[in-house]
This record gives sequence, structure tokens and C-alpha cells, in this order.
Amino acid sequence: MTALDPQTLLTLNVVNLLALAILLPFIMGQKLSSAAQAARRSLIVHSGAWIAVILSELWPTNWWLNISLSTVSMICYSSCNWLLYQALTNWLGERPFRRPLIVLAIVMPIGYFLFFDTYAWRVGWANLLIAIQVAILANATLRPKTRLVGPWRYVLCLCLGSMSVFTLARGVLGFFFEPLYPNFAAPHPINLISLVIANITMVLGSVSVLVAWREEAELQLRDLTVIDPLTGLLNRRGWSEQATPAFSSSLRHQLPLALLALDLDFFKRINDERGHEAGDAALRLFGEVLRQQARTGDVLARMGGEEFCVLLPLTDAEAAKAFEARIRTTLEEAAVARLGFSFSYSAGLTHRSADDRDLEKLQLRADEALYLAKSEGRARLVER
Ligand SMILES: Nc1nc2c(ncn2[C@@H]2O[C@H](COP(=O)(O)OP(=O)(O)OP(=O)(O)O)[C@@H](O)[C@H]2O)c(=O)[nH]1
Repeated sequence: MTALDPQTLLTLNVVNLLALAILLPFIMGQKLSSAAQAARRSLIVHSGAWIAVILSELWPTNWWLNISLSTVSMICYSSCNWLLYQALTNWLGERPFRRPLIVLAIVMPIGYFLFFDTYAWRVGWANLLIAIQVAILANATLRPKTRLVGPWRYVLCLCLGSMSVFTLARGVLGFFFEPLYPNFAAPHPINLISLVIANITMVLGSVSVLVAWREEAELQLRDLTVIDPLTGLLNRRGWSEQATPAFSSSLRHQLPLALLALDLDFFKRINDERGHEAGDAALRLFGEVLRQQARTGDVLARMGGEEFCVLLPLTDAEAAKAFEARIRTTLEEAAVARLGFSFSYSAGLTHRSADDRDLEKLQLRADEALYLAKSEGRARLVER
């Protein structure tokens, strides 16, 4: 069996990366989320980095083309790491070490260019800084702040973590043991293992990105079935999925629970006099005001038309009335300021009592209170 040759491994890396970068748009389609787009761009720029490395080797070291292409490859490495970080931020929420990564991404190619004449410094500097960048990326796969929590993150973390370690090893080797490691294509075991790991990482990393993208698409599809697209609140189905367990928990632990049924007043008039667009804007604003005033754990839904429901766990009568009063005053100000006209709503409020065994009973009582609020002249709260 012939020995592993770094040049062949390097070429294989580039071919694989290029194939992925070219074929991924066909696999993923053109309509991509910003996270998936950033991940795909990262892959394309990564293949650019390797191509620049291979091309640079065609010219003797210290020729301007060798220096330029090598520096371009470092710029590409920094850029592809930054793009992957952006993809992770979009998928998982704000990630740690954003500023350090930006600084590292900028100073790494600059230092590489300035240290170009001193091999040990150039290789040590670039590999050390790339290793830190990749370690930041590995860390960025952990502790998601969004609903994307799939195991793909751990695969990506493992790939990036091992890449970081081997990149660091290459840097140490280049800096302290220059004769052992005269250039990128030298058949040193660390070099060979790094290239094999790079190959595996690329395949597993791409699979992780595809799975992240699938998880994102699945969540979006699920949202379509439980979220009202106009207001972003839950729809009737989402309401029963979230309000039923909240009710059961309050029943089991004998904790207070309030339910508010809300209905905009004379909404038909808004549509008739100001147009359907104005009606939609009023519904959106109402949803926004509800969200603004709600606490984590409150369940907010648009049940249909101009009818809304809010479930307030751990909320007694006084706190529920204060919540409703805040909605009324905020809406009054916001409607005039944002829409140029005001509108009101009627509300029915009720609380879980000892003999309420299901959510439907509570909802019926809130609806009866709402009906009374309408019949007593609207723009008010009735409690039952
Ligand atoms: N713009 C807009 N209008 C909607 C939407 N869904 C329902 N509507 C309208 O909401 C209006 C509801 O009218 P009604 O049920 O008569 O209620 P109302 O005019 O608010 O009267 P009261 O509830 O008795 O105060 C209808 O004209 C519906 O067409 C929507 O998504 N957008």
C-alpha cells in the first residue's frame, strides 16, 4: 500500500468541498433561511481557501504570487469561520465571543502577511489564531437560546473541536520544530492526521448543517400549524396545545389561574370605513400590545376574527385586572400614535375555582363575561 500523500489529501479536500459547495444549492433549493445561506457561503469560501493554498504552492515561496495567494487563503479561512458563526447565531441565538472572533478574523491574515518572511512566526501565528477561531465556533454550537436543540450541534462541536486541536498542533510544530515541518504538504504525521480529520470534519460538518437546516424547516412548518400568521400569536390549535397543560398544572398544584377573553369593538366598522388593511394593522397592533404586557408563561392566542384569549398562570384577581388595565391604556396611546385612529375592546375575566375541572368550563365563563361587557356598552371589563 502506498503511503498517504498530503498533496493528494489536500486535493481531495478541495474536490469534496467544491462538489458540496456547487451541489448544495441543488439539494437545499434556492429559498434558504439566512442561517442556511450563511452556512452554504461558509462552505464555498472554505473551498476558496483550499484552492488558494494549492495554487500558492505552484510558485516558489516568497514570490509575490505565492505570498498573495497564501494571504488570500488566510482571508478566506477567517471569512468562512465568521460565516459559520453567523449561521450558528441565526440558528441558536446570540453566541458568545462575537467581538474576539471579529478581531481574530481581521488580525490573523494581517499578521500572516507581515510575518511572511519568518516561517516559524507565520505558521505559528496563523495556526494559533485559526485554532482559537475554530474553538470559538465549537463553543458556539452549545447552549442554544432558540428552539433549535438537535444533536447535530454535538457532531459539529466534535468536528470543530478536533480541528481546533490539530490546527493548534500544526502551529506548535511549525513554530518550534521548523525542520520537521517545512511546509503545508510535508508528510509529518500531524499534518497527515490534520488533513484526514479535515476531510472527515467537512463531510460530518456538512451533514450537521443539512440536519440543522431540516430542523429549522420542521419548526417553521410546525409553527404554521399553531401560529396565527397575522399577529404571530397562537391560533386556536396552538392555544389548546399550550393552555390545556397550563390549566392542568394549576389544578394539580392548586395555583391561581386567570383567563381573559377579549373582542375588539365595532371592528366591522374599521374594515368598512378604513379598509381591510387598516383592520389588519389594528389586529397586529393589538397582538403586539398583548405580547408587550404579557409575562413568560402567559398563553396568548387569536382565536379567530377579532377575538383573543389570554391565560395568566400564577395570577390572582388583582394582578389580572391590573394586566387588563395596562393593555387598555397602552392600546389607547399606541393606536393613535401608530394607526392614526383609536379603537377599543371588551373583555371577560374569570378565575379557576375549586370545582373547575377543565379549561372549557373556564372559557365558557370568560365568554359569558365578555358577552355581558358587550351588552353593557362595550369598552369595558366584566369579571365572573
Ligand atoms: N381586517 C380583518 N378583518 C377581519 C379579520 N377577521 C375577521 N375580520 C372582520 O371582523 C369583523 C367582525 O365583525 P362583527 O363580528 O360584526 O363584530 P364587530 O363589528 O367587532 O362588533 P362587536 O364585536 O359587536 O363590537 C367582520 O367584518 C370580519 O370580516 C381579519 O383577519 N382581518
